[in-house]
Amino acid sequence: MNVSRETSERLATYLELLKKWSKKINLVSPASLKDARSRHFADSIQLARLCKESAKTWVDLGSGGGFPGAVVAIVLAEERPDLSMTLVESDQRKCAFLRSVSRETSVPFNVIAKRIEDVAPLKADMLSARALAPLTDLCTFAERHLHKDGTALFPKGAKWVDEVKTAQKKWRFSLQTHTSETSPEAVILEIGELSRA
Ligand SMILES: C[S@@+](CC[C@H](N)C(=O)[O-])C[C@H]1O[C@@H](n2cnc3c(N)ncnc32)[C@H](O)[C@@H]1O
Repeated sequence: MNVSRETSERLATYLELLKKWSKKINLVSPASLKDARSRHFADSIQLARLCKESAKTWVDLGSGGGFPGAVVAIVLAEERPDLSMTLVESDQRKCAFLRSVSRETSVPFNVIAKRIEDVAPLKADMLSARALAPLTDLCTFAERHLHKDGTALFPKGAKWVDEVKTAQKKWRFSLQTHTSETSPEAVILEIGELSRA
């Protein structure tokens, strides 16, 4: 995705903060920190492209070091100033980091420092979660926080077909798959019309 100079500078600020805070808290696996640009940032930017034009709210669950939610907020800040981003993360120190990213990049997003299950339903138009839980459990979270007409985006690895089959025993949903640009075996699952089977 081509990004403006301002967005590129904001992402660079984010990367510097990620490296600095990673000396004290575990935001991404230490091995992946040196490839953060090509892995965590690139992975997250792909999701920004899938944002629906009509969406006004996006909720990212289990954001950790901000992937994908904080990156999506930064990448869409200029072209989608109407989009409100909320990150839900139970680890207080990670939330302090996420708030510092928002402050230092001047990109507003909400950070809710609670467990997903304890947050009142957010009725999100877009919902995302990366490396958080199996698809069946993500559907439970989406049932709580996704608007009935909303769209969920879940990046998944090579075993995504098995995860979908397992989830379909309990859930009904529309499904579109997008091949990941960062790994040929990985996909982004685009899920809508979620209900219990
Ligand atoms: C493996 S990390 C993934 C972080 C990030 N999404 C990424 O892709 O790098 C999972 C994160 O979800 C958070 N988490 C796990 N269960 C949670 C829950 N029930 N409510 C809120 N956050 C949760 C953890 O604290 C952790 O930061």
